[in-house]
This record gives sequence, C-alpha cells and structure tokens, in this order.
Amino acid sequence: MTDAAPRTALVLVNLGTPAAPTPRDVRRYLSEFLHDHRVVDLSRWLWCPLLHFVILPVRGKPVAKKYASIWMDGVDGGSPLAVYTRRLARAVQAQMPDVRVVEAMRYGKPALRSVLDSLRADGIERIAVLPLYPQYSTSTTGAVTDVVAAASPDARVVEQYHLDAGWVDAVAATVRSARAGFGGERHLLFSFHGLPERFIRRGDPYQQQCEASAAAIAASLGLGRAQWTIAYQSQFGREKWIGPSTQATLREFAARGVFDVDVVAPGFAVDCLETLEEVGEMLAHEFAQAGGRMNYVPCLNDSAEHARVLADIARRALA
Ligand SMILES: C=CC1=C(C)c2cc3[nH]c(cc4nc(cc5[nH]c(cc1n2)c(C)c5CCC(=O)O)C(CCC(=O)O)=C4C)c(C)c3C=C
Ligand SMILES: [Fe+2]
Ligand SMILES: [Fe+2]
Repeated sequence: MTDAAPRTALVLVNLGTPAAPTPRDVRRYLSEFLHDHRVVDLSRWLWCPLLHFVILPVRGKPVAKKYASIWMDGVDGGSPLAVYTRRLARAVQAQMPDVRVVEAMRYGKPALRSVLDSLRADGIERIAVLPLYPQYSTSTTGAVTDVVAAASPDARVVEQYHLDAGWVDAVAATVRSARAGFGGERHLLFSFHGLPERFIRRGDPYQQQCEASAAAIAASLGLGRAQWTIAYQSQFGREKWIGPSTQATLREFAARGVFDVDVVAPGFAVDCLETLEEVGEMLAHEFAQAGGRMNYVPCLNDSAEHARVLADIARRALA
C-alpha cells in the first residue's frame, strides 16, 4: 500500500436485496426494484396499481419466507447476495492495494448513488464501476449506467465480461472441482436468469451473451455439444420470457432418464435467492422427486480466483 490515500476507486455493483427477511423489508426492496423503468417499462397508470395493490401485498410474505430459508447467520451475516458481495469487495481490495475498492447496490443499501457521491467528496479522481453482471442487459447493467451517468459521468463502466478468458476458466474450474467426486456420465445445465422476450426483440444482447458464455465455458471443459444445455430461470409475471425454462428442462431430463445433472449459474456473480432457494432448494427437490440427482455448483462468490479475475478486468478498465 502506498502512503498516500488512493485517488482511484473501484465500485463493485450488485442488484440489491432486502435488509431483513421480513415481509416489510421484502416489499420495500421489491418496490424500489420494480419501480425502475429499466426493469418494468409498462405505463405507470397500468403498473402502479398492479404493483401496489397486487404484487407487493401478495409477494411480501411468501418471498420473505424464501429469504429466511437462505439467510446467513452471524455478526457478518445477512442476505447471501449482500454477504458475498461485501466479502468479494474485501477480496478484490486485497488484490488492488492502491485502489479503494467498495461495494454498492443498485436497489437498497449501500446505494450506488450515495457511494459515488461520497467517493467524489473524498477527493477520488478516477472511478471504475464494475456491475457484477457478466452478461449485459438493459434491465441490469443499463440500470447501473443510468445512475453512473447522473452521479459521476466520467466514471468508466465495465459493461460486460461474458467472454473474459480468466472468468471463463474460473467458472470452468468450479464445475471441474464440483464434478470431481462423481464418476460416470454427467450432464451440465447452464441456468441463467431469464428476461422477457420483448427485451431481446428490442436489441438486448443478453441472450446471445449467455449462449456465448456457456459455449466458452463448455469448450474450456472440453465438453461435446450433447453434454450441456442452456436454460433460463426466475420467470416473473405473465409475459413470455426467453426459454427454455430451467424447471421445464429438468422435468424433461427426468422424463428422458437424464438423472445425473450438474447445474451452474454463470449469470450470477454470487449466490443469492435465485440460485440457493430456487435452484438449490426448490428445483433440486423437484428433480429428486422425479428420480434425479442434481449437483448445484456454487457461484464464484468471494473466492480468491474470482477476486483475481475481477481485479484484472478492473485494472484494464482503469488503464
Ligand atoms: C420484470 C422483472 C425482472 C427482470 C426483467 C429481471 C431481470 C434480471 N434479474 C437478474 C438478477 C437477479 N434477480 C433477482 C431477484 C429478482 N428478480 C425479479 C424480477 C426481474 N428480474 C424479482 C421480482 C426478484 C426478487 C425475488 C422475487 O420476488 O422473486 C436476484 C436475487 C436478489 C436477491 O436478493 O438474492 C438477482 C441476482 C438478472 C441478471 C436479470 C436480467 C438479465
Ligand atoms: Fe408506484
Ligand atoms: Fe431478477
């Protein structure tokens, strides 16, 4: 570490998550998230009544229960997305002693807008913003760039890293080590967060980038095309989302007798509700009921390898 205070900062940004696994905090979080036009672009005349009178009241309690099932204990505990993001920022800081590394959330706290304002107030001159979304979507990365453009327009935003060689190899390595204890023929299922098809029709590159990431990770693992499949999870609402869905794919696997499946979720930098509860608990249970054995491969989380990969990406952005 140099003696002088760093003049450069790196902000790792994640989606955000409720402060506590209670219906009130879940509603507060969902309200901020689902009011963003980048996420739901319906007319507010239509969307606000639906959101305030149906979605938030109906979703608060059951979604809080799901968060409670994955909540991490201890003084440094909390929602996995928040805990792993905080730990990841510390691990990246250890890789970049001359840069101030901080974490921020697009929705909830620590709010991206106030993190950027306080870096400026502290005399930081150069800022790189790294949204923790390997694949670009207007609904996620685009929502981060909105805040950066308003608060700190000269900051450099890393818009995607879906084909970064270090990242591809790091994800492949987690799959390899998760498979180490198993013998025999296994199938690899890549499960990415879904998106309404409408976004793709309007030019969002997300799905194409997910496909490119999966193909690159499979190539790094030396898998043939018949040994892996892509699917999309976490559909929300009635609109048509990109598919096939992870749930339908697992049901089809069971029907075809494909019972030994590793599931990896390379669209998620850290584990969260959608990976731990939806895939690791709900879908794993459903697959087991159908006779299958799912091995969920954890996200890169706060591993040293993840920190090294992100530090390399950030250094290039700051160069
Ligand atoms: C229209 C709604 C949604 C879009 C579009 C969407 C895109 C999207 N989301 C992620 C990553 C995450 N989403 C998470 C939770 C989550 N997502 C939605 C809705 C949309 N997502 C909701 C309503 C929720 C909350 C849970 C629920 O009520 O079911 C999370 C996890 C957050 C956590 O606290 O753990 C992540 C991460 C991506 C990458 C993406 C587009 C590509
Ligand atoms: Fe509203
Ligand atoms: Fe989402």
